[in-house]
Amino acid sequence: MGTKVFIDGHEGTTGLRIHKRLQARPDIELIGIDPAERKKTAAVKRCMEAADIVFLCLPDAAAVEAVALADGTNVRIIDTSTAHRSDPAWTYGFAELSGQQFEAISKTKRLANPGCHASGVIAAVRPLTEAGLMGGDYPLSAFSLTGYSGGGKKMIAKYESGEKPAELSAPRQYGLTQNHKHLQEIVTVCKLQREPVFLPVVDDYYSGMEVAVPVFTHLFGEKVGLAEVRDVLAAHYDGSPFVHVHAAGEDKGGFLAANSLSGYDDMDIFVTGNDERIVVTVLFDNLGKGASGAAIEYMNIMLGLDPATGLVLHG
Ligand SMILES: NC(=O)C1=CN([C@@H]2O[C@H](COP(=O)(O)OP(=O)(O)OC[C@H]3O[C@@H](n4cnc5c(N)ncnc54)[C@H](OP(=O)(O)O)[C@@H]3O)[C@@H](O)[C@H]2O)C=CC1
Ligand SMILES: CC(=O)N[C@@H](CCC(=O)OP(=O)(O)O)C(=O)O
Repeated sequence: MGTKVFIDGHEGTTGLRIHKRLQARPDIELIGIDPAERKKTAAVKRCMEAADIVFLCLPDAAAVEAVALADGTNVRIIDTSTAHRSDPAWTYGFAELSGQQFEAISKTKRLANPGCHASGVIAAVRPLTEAGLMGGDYPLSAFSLTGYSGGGKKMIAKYESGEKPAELSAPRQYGLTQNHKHLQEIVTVCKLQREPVFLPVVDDYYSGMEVAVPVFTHLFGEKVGLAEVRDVLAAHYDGSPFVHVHAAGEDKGGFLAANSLSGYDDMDIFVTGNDERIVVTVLFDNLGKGASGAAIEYMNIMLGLDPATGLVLHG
């Protein structure tokens, strides 16, 4: 008998990708819900009670309500929303942080999946703070490009409508008040003393992210250059099936494209620049390692399986 999985919000962008990846797996039994009942408390509760694992692919408020329905059950919840990422009662995803994090994910019943932009910043920064190169007081900034599927069904509909206004054909900066919802998890997980300056940009392509973190090496605690920074990142992710740190010159003829991992569940890191000024660039899919792919990776870890089971990796 397979693991019983219920995807609450399976008709949304994140839920659909999880469904697509899981429906092909003989070890997983997907619990269906009548489309007319999918927002009805009693029906959702019944599905949760029948499940071993529940993915929440809902807006924040709906995710909080859904968690309350699981009270008194033994179900394990993976929440893709922002609602529980800073809740100490929940385990934060991103298994690649450390062996300890992997272990915590394997045991938890309440897992908060990382935010898509946050996944890129954390992948670039956390190994540098952990190695003592970047102090907690480092004046961090990050630039993050995302495809429009990052905004869910409503944003997809706007970008794909025949009457698209002209500005949707250009990159659009947002988060203009410096209050983006991913800042808190970035500060906590990267062990920073203050929030970074964060520049998210949504552009006219379906999916894929390019998170670029500028680094001044003269602000580091010790004298290091480009090669050492790359070595720290490469050592941190050594052996990971999901995070690949590229060697010098492995970019595409001097370009890095934000949609290059669209459709894949893993992540590429490039370290470019010179010994004084470096950019750590992280490429992945907002629906892959930024959401649905990561959520399935953590389910696999919970089930004691190879973390890459059923996922699509390019590297
Ligand atoms: N898109 C992305 O790249 C990423 C998304 N996320 C997170 O994933 C979650 C889902 O986002 P996304 O898939 O993009 O959003 P979508 O808007 O595409 O999908 C959300 C789905 O939830 C459904 N829904 C809303 N309220 C309820 C409810 N009370 N009960 C049951 N279903 C409900 C919606 O129904 P209806 O179809 O009727 O609108 C919709 O199908 C969000 O919390 C988001 O922050 C995280 C990382 C990346
Ligand atoms: C283009 C766009 O709007 N993207 C969303 C990020 C996707 C998302 O819903 O964020 P979580 O990863 O926190 O769930 C945003 O920046 O708010």
